[in-house]
Amino acid sequence: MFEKHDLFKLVSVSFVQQVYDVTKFLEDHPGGDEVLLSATGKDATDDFEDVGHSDSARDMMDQYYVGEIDISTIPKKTTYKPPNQPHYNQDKTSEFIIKLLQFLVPLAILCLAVGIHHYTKSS
Ligand code: HEM
Repeated sequence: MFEKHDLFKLVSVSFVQQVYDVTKFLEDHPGGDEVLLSATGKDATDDFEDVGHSDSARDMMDQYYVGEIDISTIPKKTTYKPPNQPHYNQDKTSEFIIKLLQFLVPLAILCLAVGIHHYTKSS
């Protein structure tokens, strides 16, 4: 039988890695939740080994074991693509006409008022 330590080496050759769901362990992890969160979604073998976890820590891992994953199937980099948004009011013509009317209508009213005033005054 391989020890867990050896298993990590073996799996890195075959591109198969063990997956651990540490969600329920976040609050109880003696090293804190931040280190765990920073190690999620990726190969955390080096992070785990660098700390020099004790044998009891390695035994605890079994509780959080989920299964195996072939890391060659995981895309190297995921880029965020925003969902296709419908392009509202692509035709700018109506927008332009509204702006023109907003300017012309008050001008026409003003001209009309001045005209009426002028006409009534002179007559
Ligand atoms: C299921 C996975 C993990 C388990 C069960 C676990 C368990 C433990 C335990 C029991 C300790 C107390 C010290 C010991 O007994 O060795 C510990 C400490 C620690 N762990 Fe983890 N750990 C896990 C994953 C990780 C990962 C992935 C990291 C790094 C990203 C990490 C970083 C640390 C750190 C920094 C400490 C504190 C060491 C110290 O203060 O001496 N652990 N962990």
